[in-house]
Amino acid sequence: MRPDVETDPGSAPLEMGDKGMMLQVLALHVPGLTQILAHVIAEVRGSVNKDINGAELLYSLLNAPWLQSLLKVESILHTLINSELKVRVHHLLLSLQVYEFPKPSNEARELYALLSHPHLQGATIRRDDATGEIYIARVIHGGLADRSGLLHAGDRLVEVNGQPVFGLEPEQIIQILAHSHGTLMFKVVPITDRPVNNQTMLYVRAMVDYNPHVDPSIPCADAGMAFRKGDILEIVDQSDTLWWQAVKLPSISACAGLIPSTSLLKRKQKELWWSQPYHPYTCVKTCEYTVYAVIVLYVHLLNMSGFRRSLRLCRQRRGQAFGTSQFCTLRCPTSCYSSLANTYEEVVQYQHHPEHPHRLIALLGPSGVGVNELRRRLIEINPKVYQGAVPHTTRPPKCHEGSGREYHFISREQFDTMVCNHRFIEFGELRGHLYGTSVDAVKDVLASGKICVIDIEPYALESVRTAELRAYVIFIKPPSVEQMKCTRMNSHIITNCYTSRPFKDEDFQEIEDAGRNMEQHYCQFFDHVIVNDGLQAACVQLLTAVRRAQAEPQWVPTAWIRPTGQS
Ligand SMILES: Nc1ncnc2c1ncn2[C@@H]1O[C@H](COP(=O)(O)OP(=O)(O)OP(=O)(O)O)[C@@H](O)[C@H]1O
Repeated sequence: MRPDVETDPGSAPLEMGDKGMMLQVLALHVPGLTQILAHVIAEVRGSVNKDINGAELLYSLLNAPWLQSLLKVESILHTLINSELKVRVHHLLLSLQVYEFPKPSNEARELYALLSHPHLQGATIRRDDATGEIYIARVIHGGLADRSGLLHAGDRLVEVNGQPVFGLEPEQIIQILAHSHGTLMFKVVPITDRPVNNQTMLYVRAMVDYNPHVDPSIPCADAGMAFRKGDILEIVDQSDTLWWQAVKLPSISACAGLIPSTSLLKRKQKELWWSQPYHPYTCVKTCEYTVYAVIVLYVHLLNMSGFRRSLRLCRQRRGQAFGTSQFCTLRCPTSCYSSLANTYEEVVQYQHHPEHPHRLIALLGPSGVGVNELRRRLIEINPKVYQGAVPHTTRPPKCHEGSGREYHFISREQFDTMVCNHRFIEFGELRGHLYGTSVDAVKDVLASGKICVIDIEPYALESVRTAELRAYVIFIKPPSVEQMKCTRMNSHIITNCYTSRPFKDEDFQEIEDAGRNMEQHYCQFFDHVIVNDGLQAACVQLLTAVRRAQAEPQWVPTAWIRPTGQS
């Protein structure tokens, strides 16, 4: 909080030019000095006029630029000292918050105290309130303390530089450390039963964002590690049920950071959920027949050259439905909703075996960004290697269409049965006919030894990220609106009325917004991102990514390789 006398020097009236500024700055620290100095200067100015000996010199001294500069420096220093104090008060408050939540079982308090100290980097201490003893709470994996091998969680700290620490507050121990120079001497009583670390390495993909600096429950924010959705984390220590230690991969630091454990993160999610205002929604596990009506499928016009028709949702309906629970109803009970509620997804490095079917390539992007254009071009490059999946439909075949070529033509009853058996990755209704891309159609392509390339809507992610299809998900990201205006000058957008027209500015804005939305909600599922700026360059990137997906090791869910129940 600022003192009452403080004024904003920048907004102060400068009737006296720079001298006015000088007086305002001084007023920050000493009330009334402004008036005194103004009075002195006025007096001196009067003396100058009266030609009193030395007055001119004094006047010029008081107005000298170096004096004003010094005053400014002093003012800045004063502000810095203030902010330093604020930081300390803030740290103290943070420390106090630690005592509130989560409440440690043994009423002990933990404070991250030693990380910043070069001699003991990477350890935290806690005070047992019942006994007043100070213990090493945890040793941060890969930190200096850990590498020294001298300190272990549970060791009792007796003295620091000959000063007994028994009964001291953690803050007081910080002060001892802060004021120590040179060699630091710790007297420690080692823990008798040192826990054996027999934990296996665990790798996870973060399904949520986490920022320790806005989490009041973390024992120490500075020891925490921030992560974003999709980051791969190596969990190096799970000995604490609430706070794990992890390293973000690829690792730039050997030192681990604290992250909430799965159970703690789930608890936080639940608390957050309960704190949200109630929104009645329709994500109930209704029979999937009832959801046909919510989707209108959009059959592409881009398959004139014999490519498989892709099923994209109608542009207008998609805008409304995206990110809402309507999508969730589609794939219940294995809807995207369950994945979104996850905290961490256990992953392993997977290298595609040449004798196994290829990984499915699933392209995802906002409508109009160019998902189908890229898919079409990729297949065109080498139709012997890349192929789409043949969709199913209940509409009657046209005279030039053959079953299993353009579509699998099936009855409505057959279609319904497939829906009930979860055989569709995506399905919907257009003008009274049902259309869908089935898992089997994808598997047929994969079984033929080709790489299957499909485009999907976000709700279908759950259906393709399976041990069966092992989808490699590529997000086709829109460039900026300005870039799209340049690159799409001669392109046409296909509307839901089977017509195409030149792009309008609002189309670009819509694509950009939808892309941002999609990325925000689903980026944790993206294996690769391609910005579709120049078509040629995007195509090359797609080709490279698709090859890399098959040829290089990738992080995939452990469940794909080691189904639940196996270890
Ligand atoms: N990088 C690009 N530069 C210029 N034109 C592009 C580019 N990418 C796509 N286009 C054009 O934009 C139009 C829309 O592309 P496309 O049909 O592939 O979109 P989409 O993402 O599949 O969306 P929808 O399914 O709604 O059609 C097409 O005319 C396509 O040729």
